[in-house]
Amino acid sequence: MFYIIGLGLCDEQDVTVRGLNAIKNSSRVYLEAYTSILMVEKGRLESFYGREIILADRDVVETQSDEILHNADKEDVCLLVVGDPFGATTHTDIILRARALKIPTRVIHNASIINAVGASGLQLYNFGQTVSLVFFTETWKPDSFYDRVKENADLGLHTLVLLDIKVKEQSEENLARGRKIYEPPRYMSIPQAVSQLIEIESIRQTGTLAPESTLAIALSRVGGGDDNQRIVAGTLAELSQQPPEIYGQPLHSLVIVGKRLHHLEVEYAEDFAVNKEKWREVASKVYGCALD
Ligand SMILES: C[S@@+](CC[C@H](N)C(=O)[O-])C[C@H]1O[C@@H](n2cnc3c(N)ncnc32)[C@H](O)[C@@H]1O
Repeated sequence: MFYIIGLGLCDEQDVTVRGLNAIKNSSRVYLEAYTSILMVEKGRLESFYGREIILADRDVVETQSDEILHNADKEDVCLLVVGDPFGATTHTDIILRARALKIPTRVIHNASIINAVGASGLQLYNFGQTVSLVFFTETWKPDSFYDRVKENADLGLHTLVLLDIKVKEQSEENLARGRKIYEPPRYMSIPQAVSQLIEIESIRQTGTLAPESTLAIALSRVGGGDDNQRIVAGTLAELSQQPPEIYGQPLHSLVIVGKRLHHLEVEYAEDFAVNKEKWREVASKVYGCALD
């Protein structure tokens, strides 16, 4: 059997009982290590799961899946995915390849950033399309995602913005020379994400986002518990002005708040606001939310 198992969002203890049993019974355990990360080292997972873990980068999962699927029709093999296997990034390709090889498959689900974003107080029903924001370079600023931000905003819906992660990157020189030397991992920060969004708005001039009057919520290490998880709410301008330590270590996500905002959402998230008065003022005057 080929298992694909969601690990949840925080550390080794977030695995489900069903997932843990499948891991313990597997002869090989791969960890997909490029679309998301857990907040703990691989060694901690290995001692908790009682299995050696093989790190599987994008190349292995996407182009060399034969190695992962080898013998999976005769023994149990599993691929671990941080969050849920179908959360944001879908791992349907490898399942389709397993099916084509007549290997039985099973998915074991877990929490995903896609639903844990409810920790902000914003209601999942009021979210539109999720978008991913990639690091801009001097010459490459892909902005097609912004159409979806605008579509959501036009419908009054919130947008979950997932921030770029770069792991196992090679410099152009090392790539050209075929040297397997990798750059340190990079994780997009909240101020960087806000600045890229504002940059696109200033180029496109759609009126979708305004630094002083668009509300947003930054979420850091969701699922990490009270001492680790961090949620910060404010206008885009306020979020971009916070010092980096406010957000702390990765992973980070950002929600752009839509205009169809319920007063309970405002009241719940007020607790996370950089400036509570300003939060309520913008929610009431700009978003038209009826507050007490
Ligand atoms: C491509 S998604 C992978 C989603 C994963 N499979 C899941 O179901 O959660 C990775 C992005 O989700 C966001 N993310 C994932 N876990 C997070 C967490 N615990 N707290 C905040 N953001 C998170 C970050 O923006 C990160 O770059």
